[in-house]
Amino acid sequence: MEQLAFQDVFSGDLSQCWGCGCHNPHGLQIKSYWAEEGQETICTWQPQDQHTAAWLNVLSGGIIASLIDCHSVSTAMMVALHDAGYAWTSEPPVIYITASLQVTYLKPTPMTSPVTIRARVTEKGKKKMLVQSSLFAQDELCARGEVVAVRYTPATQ
Ligand SMILES: CCCCCCCC/C=C\CCCCCCCC(=O)SCCNC(=O)CCNC(=O)[C@H](O)C(C)(C)COP(=O)(O)OP(=O)(O)OC[C@H]1O[C@@H](n2cnc3c(N)ncnc32)[C@H](O)[C@@H]1OP(=O)(O)O
Repeated sequence: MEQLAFQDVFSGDLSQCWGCGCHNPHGLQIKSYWAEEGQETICTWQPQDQHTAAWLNVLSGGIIASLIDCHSVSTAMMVALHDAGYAWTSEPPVIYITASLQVTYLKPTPMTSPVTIRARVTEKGKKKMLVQSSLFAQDELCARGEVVAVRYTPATQ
């Protein structure tokens, strides 16, 4: 049986996110999984021609930022759910959003093979988490990310 990705269970608004919503047909539809339960996550994603940064075999920096953003915030949410002992459900009781996103582009990222992002939460506060990530292509480290994800309470709640 195929493994379920974090994003596969989100429904409603969460499933419409441009970077990771499984029901947004125009989006990147990334898929994140545990590499090590509760600790490290992994996302593998194949660029398409339209994601180019002008040079045909160089991935757009904006797309790289979106991949890191969505994989990192999904990681923060899943770590928070894991730590609190919540079941993994379609309407998670804990939502995190991006407060800040920093990307360091180390080398051009080729598009001919999948990119892989590994992330882990390196600092946990009451309302925020720091998520650090590394993006690899063809086994080379091409970018690093740092995301501050903050627990979000919709005004309607
Ligand atoms: C309204 C948006 C709704 C979107 C819902 C999306 C849900 C998706 C969820 C799941 C799907 C999977 C994943 C998706 C991935 C994609 C996610 C995105 O692209 S989200 C869109 C882009 N981000 C925004 O539009 C945020 C706009 N900013 C805000 O709403 C606020 O500024 C917010 C919530 C980030 C913080 O405001 P406060 O009032 O709730 O929080 P305070 O109490 O001020 O801070 C809490 C802690 O966070 C730190 N903090 C806040 N902002 C920080 C920053 N920029 N850098 C560092 N720390 C920050 C503070 O210092 C504080 O830390 P101390 O607890 O005291 O240690």
